[in-house]
Formats: sequence, structure tokens, C-alpha cells
Amino acid sequence: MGKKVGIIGVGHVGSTTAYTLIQKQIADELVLFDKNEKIVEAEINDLIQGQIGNESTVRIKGNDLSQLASCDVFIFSAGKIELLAGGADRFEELSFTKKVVEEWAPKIKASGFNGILLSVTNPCDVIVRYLQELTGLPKNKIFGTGTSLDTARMKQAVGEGFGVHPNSVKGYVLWEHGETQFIAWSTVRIAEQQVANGLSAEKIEYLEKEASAAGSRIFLGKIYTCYGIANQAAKITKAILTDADVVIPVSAYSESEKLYIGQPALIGASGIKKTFDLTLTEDEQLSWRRSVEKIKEMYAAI
Ligand SMILES: NC(=O)c1ccc[n+]([C@@H]2O[C@H](COP(=O)([O-])OP(=O)(O)OC[C@H]3O[C@@H](n4cnc5c(N)ncnc54)[C@H](O)[C@@H]3O)[C@@H](O)[C@H]2O)c1
Repeated sequence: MGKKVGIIGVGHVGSTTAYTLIQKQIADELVLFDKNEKIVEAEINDLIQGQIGNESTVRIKGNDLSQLASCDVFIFSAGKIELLAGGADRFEELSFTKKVVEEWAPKIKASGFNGILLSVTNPCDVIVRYLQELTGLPKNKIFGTGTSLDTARMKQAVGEGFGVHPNSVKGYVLWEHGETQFIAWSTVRIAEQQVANGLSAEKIEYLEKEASAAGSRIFLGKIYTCYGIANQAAKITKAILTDADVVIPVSAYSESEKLYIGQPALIGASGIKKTFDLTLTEDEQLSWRRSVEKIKEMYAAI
């Protein structure tokens, strides 16, 4: 049996994730779902052509609910990105995406799907909680991409600021995948040295602005983003399918607050194997509270 990944919503994010999973040889089989039948057919054909000449071939099926139960991972990336055109907060997509959850959660439940559900759809921390509640999937088996993308963007900004490759920057962006996200400077290191040590408040503020602009610059240019998030979704999917036990900042369930929020988590075949208690500075504790309150407020709007 090969590794089978389902993707619902094959717009910019879903289709790029499918392509990334193929090119990195992470999945053996894909099942694509979208309310737009033409998109599914077109993407299947394009993805088949996109792997001609590759050493292995990924089988791809479309809009077949009978395939859902046998998916090892199901990626939820349905939405309507044009609602965020003009630079609106990700919250603006909620009135649309909550309905997609209400449509799909019963189908996922009825299918007997027993794999890991990875949610990308915005607002990420709110949608993943709603999906968990409506599907009833165990909380370790459903989580969101959370601040994995924001962490990559922070690494880009800090790397560029210090003339170092982003892969050599360690550390995390935590909490909401949204406006209240927080660069945990106490965790950000290059060659084990804390980057924030000795930095002026102006330089820190500059790097924070650069990290946050790393996303909006792309969005304002093309009105969607796809490669960065597809890379994170593929990396997380690989960690699940290979039982890799890697630590990635994702939107994981917080028992203390009873909600999903971006934090480092150990990811393997059973989904989230554990989260980590972080030693937080006073500022970081305040930022946690701000994010928790914002996520609660957004959830209340459902
Ligand atoms: N978490 C992150 O870091 C991150 C990053 C980028 C985008 N996103 C989010 O991912 C989602 C997708 O972004 P995109 O750029 O691909 O959007 P998009 O508008 O290009 O594509 C969304 C797709 O979902 C499909 N869809 C909508 N309603 C559906 C339904 N009821 N059933 C099945 N399919 C349905 C649409 O037909 C479309 O093909 C958005 O919510 C976006 O905000 C999250």
C-alpha cells in the first residue's frame, strides 16, 4: 500500500501542495477534491503532465468520496482567497470558510477517515478547531499549519538581516497565524547565539516588520501565496508519513485554553505526539494572552 494524500480545495495552495508532494516524492497517490469539477479535472491532467519523465508516477484521482477513508493524510485547503484582496485580516474569510467546514465535516466523519487531517484554510487556528469539533477526530490527529509559514518568513528576514542562509537561523514564531503572532526572540539563534542579544529596539522592530512584510509583499503582488505554504504543508505531511518525530511549529490543541494555537509540536505517524512547555519571558507571556483572546474572539464569531 502506498502513501495516500487527499487534498480538498485545489486552488493556489492545494494545487501547489499537490505538485510539491509529487516532486518531492512524498506521496504515492493523491485524491483531489474541489466544488469546481473543472478545476479538479484540469489540475489532474496538468499534474500528470508535470511528472512525465519522473522516475516514479503518482496516481491521481478526483472528487471520489469513496477514496477518503483510505487517505493517510487529508489536507484541508478550501477557501476563497479573493476575499482577502486589499490586505484584509485573515478573519475576513471566516464567514465563507466556516460554511465549507460545515459542508465537509459530516462527509469526513461519514467516510470513516481515520488518518491525520492537516488544515491550512484561514483563519487557520479557528478553522482547525471548528473542524475538530465537527468531525470529532482525536485532537492529536487534526492540527493546522499554524505558524510554520510565519517561522519560515522570520528566518528569511533574520537571515537577510545578518547575511546568513535562512536554514541557519533557528527559532520560532508562535501563537496566532495572524496579526497577533509573535517572534519568540528568546528562541531565535544563529550558531547558537541569541540573535536579539545586543540588538537595539529599532533593529528588532525593523526585523519584525520585515518578517511580517515577507507575507504581505507576496500577497500584494499576486493576491495569493502558494510556494511557502505548500513547502510547509509538504514538510509536515512527510513528517507524518515517515513517522519522522520532528518538531515543527503548528497550530496544536492547548489543553489549558481549550483552543488551537501555534506552538512547537512533535510530529510523526500518529499526528501530534506532544507539545512542549515553553519557558516564556514576561513579554512572551503577554503576547500569548493577546493571541489567545484574539483567537477566542474570532471563534465566538462563528
Ligand atoms: N495557513 C497558511 O499559512 C495559509 C497560507 C496561504 C493561504 N492560506 C489559506 O488557504 C486557503 C486556500 O487559499 P488559495 O489561495 O488556494 O485559495 P483559492 O481561492 O485559490 O482556492 C480555494 C479553492 O477552494 C475551493 N472551494 C471553495 N469552497 C469549496 C467547497 N465548499 N468544497 C470544495 N472546494 C471548495 C475553490 O473552488 C477553490 O478551488 C485560504 O483559506 C487561504 O487564506 C493559508
